[in-house]
Amino acid sequence: MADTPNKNPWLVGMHYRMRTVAFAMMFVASALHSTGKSYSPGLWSLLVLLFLIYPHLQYYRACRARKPLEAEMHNLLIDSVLLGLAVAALGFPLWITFSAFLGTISNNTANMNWRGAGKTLLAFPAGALVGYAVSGFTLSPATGWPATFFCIVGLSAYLIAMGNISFARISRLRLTREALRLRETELVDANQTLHRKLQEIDLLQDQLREQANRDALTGLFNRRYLDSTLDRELARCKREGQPLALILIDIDHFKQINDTYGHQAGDEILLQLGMLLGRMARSADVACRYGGEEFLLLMPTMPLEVAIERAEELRLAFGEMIVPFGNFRLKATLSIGVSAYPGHGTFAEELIRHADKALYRAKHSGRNRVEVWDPEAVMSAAQ
Ligand SMILES: Nc1nc2c(ncn2[C@@H]2O[C@H](COP(=O)(O)OP(=O)(O)OP(=O)(O)O)[C@@H](O)[C@H]2O)c(=O)[nH]1
Repeated sequence: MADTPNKNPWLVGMHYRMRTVAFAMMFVASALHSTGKSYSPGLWSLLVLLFLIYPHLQYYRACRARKPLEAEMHNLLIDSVLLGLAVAALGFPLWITFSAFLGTISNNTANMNWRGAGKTLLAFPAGALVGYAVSGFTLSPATGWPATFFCIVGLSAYLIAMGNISFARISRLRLTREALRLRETELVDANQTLHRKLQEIDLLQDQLREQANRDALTGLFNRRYLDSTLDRELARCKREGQPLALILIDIDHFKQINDTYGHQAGDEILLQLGMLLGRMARSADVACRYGGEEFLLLMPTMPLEVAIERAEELRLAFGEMIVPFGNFRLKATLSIGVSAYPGHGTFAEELIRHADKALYRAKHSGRNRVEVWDPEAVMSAAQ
């Protein structure tokens, strides 16, 4: 038994102990029954082999099997066959036969349900038939009182032990089931917590993504977002045969405002311009802070003429705006450059460059005005 691995189910070990004790008791009962009879050496050998050696062989077999539990169920039926064979070889002594039959059928029923009982009813008589044939059809049911007494005590002890083991198994099962239920509840709780955390992470990721695309001061989109959006919007307008306009906005003499009233005053003006742009932009427009005091309004599907009108409206609205700051009432003006697809370029970078050139012209033509990209005007300015 050196290689009996620990992986063997508890049931196999328990059966081994029960079988070893029960079969040893059967041997004692047979020996007590032998008083006054002359058992042949062959019969003694059979009894020794069956009741003292066989249980260890069965355990070895179950331990070596690929499926020990399945092998053990077969062992139980082999027990029935061999017990039938043994009692037949002894001539069916009544109490020994009764003990052997009741022991094996109750054991098989406990392990295999009614099917176990049914199989025993076939296996035990089958073994008995073989034993009866081999031993020469002897029949001596009378059992002496020592063997009878031993059988009654032994069978009772065996059945009590079985009841006790069943109780232990049921208790163990109940405990396991309760532990499992507890673990299941814990798992459900953990799963819900995890689900909540994942939702929080999703939300935080959305917020982070949003923050990464926004300017902290004005809340408008930032240049990073514009870079990723402009190409996409332009491609969409090209696909759909729609125009697209850009207006680039710069606050005039902003440095002067900063220098005169302080950086915070400049920030307040930037904030107010951001809010004005937000109010004037359509839902399809993308209003963004393009640089320090530069803003850009991307207007998909907007023709150049309308974009110029919108730029003019914006310039006027901002020019009329009074920004209170402490005791001061600040005012500023805007210079705006406009470019549009398809007339002023087919690439995003080209359109921005041309809007910037138009803005440059607005600055150099006296500021507080809207200028549209005009290649000829640029050329003549260059000459
Ligand atoms: N308050 C404030 N000022 C900023 C911010 N970003 C850039 N600026 C300032 O904006 C000013 C831009 O000045 P310039 O580029 O010389 O332009 P300008 O004074 O507006 O003159 P023109 O554009 O030629 O009319 C600089 O003084 C920057 O320090 C900001 O976030 N807040």
